Amino acid sequence: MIPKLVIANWKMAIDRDSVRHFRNEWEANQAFCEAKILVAPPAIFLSDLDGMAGVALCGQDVSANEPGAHTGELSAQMLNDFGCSHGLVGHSERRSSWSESDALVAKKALKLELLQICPVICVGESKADRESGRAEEVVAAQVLASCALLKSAPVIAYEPVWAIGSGEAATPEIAEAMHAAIKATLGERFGKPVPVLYGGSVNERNASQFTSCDSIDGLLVGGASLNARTFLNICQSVGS
Ligand SMILES: O=C(CO)COP(=O)(O)O
Repeated sequence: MIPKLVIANWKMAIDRDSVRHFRNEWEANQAFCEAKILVAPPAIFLSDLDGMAGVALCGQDVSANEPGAHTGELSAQMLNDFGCSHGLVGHSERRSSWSESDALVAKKALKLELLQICPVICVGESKADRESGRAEEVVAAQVLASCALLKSAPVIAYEPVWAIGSGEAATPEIAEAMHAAIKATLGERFGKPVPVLYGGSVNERNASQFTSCDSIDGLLVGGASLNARTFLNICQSVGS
């Protein structure tokens, strides 16, 4: 059985002292857990977590450009240099703040794939989509367009936009239905099932409700991952 995957997305919500505190707390309390664990720090702190016990590194975004004169961008080669095994692309905060199209997300995912970094493609519907009954249609279109250039299976992270940072997580029933729809949309395109994570107001109280569902292959955690003990509790609830 493939271990469930749990990713900590620290966004731009942490400073160097907090990274060091997290690392000390994590390594002092890290106990066995069944999940595969990734941490996605702001790029500037990737080196602070190099070799941290029990976790692998994940990028938060990547440039669709080749290395060169692109000020402020982060190339797939740089993530590779830091040993990132995965990279987030298409997070809703980037789709909205930077008007990232599915076509741009697809190009970013390909940049990662070409360096054997597994793309974690973020998709999710707005409150308006959900209330108008279009959630599955909107997310299916995002999935197909964002995966259009890939030859190998990515990871998909289903994060309903209305659940991110709101404290209002989707119900496990909604998450299961969307995960099943995403897997049906991709079918046998990559020759094997694509892991689908849930994200959106995950915390140590609700985590196991999601990971106990067969169609939910792990979690993408924002705010609750900034504290080492909370995040460790979430990781240890997986598979239980
Ligand atoms: O955006 C998210 C993870 O990528 C979810 O954030 P929260 O867990 O803070 O809702």
